[in-house]
Amino acid sequence: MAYGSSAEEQETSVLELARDGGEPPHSYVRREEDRPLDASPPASPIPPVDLQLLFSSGPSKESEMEKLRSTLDSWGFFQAINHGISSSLLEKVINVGREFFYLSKEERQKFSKQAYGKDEDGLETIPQNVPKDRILEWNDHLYLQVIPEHARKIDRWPDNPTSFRNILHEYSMKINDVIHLVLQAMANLVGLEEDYFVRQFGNMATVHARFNYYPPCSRPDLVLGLKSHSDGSGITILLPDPAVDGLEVLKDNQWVRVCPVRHAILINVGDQIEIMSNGIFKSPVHRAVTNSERERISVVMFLAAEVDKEIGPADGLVSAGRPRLYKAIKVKDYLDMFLLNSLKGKRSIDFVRV
Ligand SMILES: O=C(O)CCC(=O)C(=O)O
Ligand SMILES: [Fe+2]
Repeated sequence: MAYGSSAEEQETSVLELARDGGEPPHSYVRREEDRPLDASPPASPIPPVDLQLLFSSGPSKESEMEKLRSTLDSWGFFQAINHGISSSLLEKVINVGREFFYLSKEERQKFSKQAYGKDEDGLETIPQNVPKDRILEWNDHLYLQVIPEHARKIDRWPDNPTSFRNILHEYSMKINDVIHLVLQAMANLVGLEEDYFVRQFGNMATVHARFNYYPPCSRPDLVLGLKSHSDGSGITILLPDPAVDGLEVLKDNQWVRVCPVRHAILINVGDQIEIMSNGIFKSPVHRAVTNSERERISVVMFLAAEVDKEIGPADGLVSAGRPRLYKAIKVKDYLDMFLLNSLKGKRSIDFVRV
């Protein structure tokens, strides 16, 4: 079935396109070289890392730290277990996200960011003001700042389902604790003072939540839920759909499907930590694929440093043997550049290399 003009498409969310069930419109079809592979890439387990053990003592701590080091080295991702967030809260977060996308179009559109500026919070269905030749992604998403608390635009947070705001608040607070632990563990790994990264991100570090909703697609071989990218964040905490896989990581130049452990949360290095660590931690390239049968949800939290701060490689990680790999840059400038480069399918980290 054919879809209307691009003007009509601009008013239709991916969710509604999917309900029509036809072939995806031309504007979603990827170039041949970017399409998902026919054969499923090998599913490979990313080792789970026990967050509490990282802060214990003795040999179990050492071996867990070693596991974190080698997992980040080979994947840029790890799966955190024993993270202190109850499985019932994790389920609630996924469920309220799903229920929001199940609302009627009119209800959902109340939280649309369309009426606001480009980096305002809210629901994004079809991106506005994008170049005509840009290939679109098979997702609708809701983007909300959650930290610092006083910066929240609470009127953009859905009040339907009624528990949405409370659950997102509770989850954000828990994620903030996890972020601190992970930043401390990563500083320990590279021999920096334990609070080095926490201080670099600053008291006014931000966290944004992104609820990704990927409807089923009749031609998953032609589209991507999210195209290949690395995150412009410091670190990213990804809560995957417990029932449907779809995240792929580019590992040794091959796309590998990630199969999450139940109730684990996935954590990945973002560009800002790659810069601060002078490239010891690498921000992995990843994407999301769709499937023809089932919808998929993910709830992602992006930590970023205070916007007015300048970030650059830690002095302690620059030496004669390990020269400075990245220029210093203001966080705000990095994030602005990130938005523009993402539209062009380019990686921003490539623009700050020395
Ligand atoms: O849905 C996923 O698994 C990936 C999400 C992601 O990479 C993102 O939102 O940046
Ligand atoms: Fe991502």
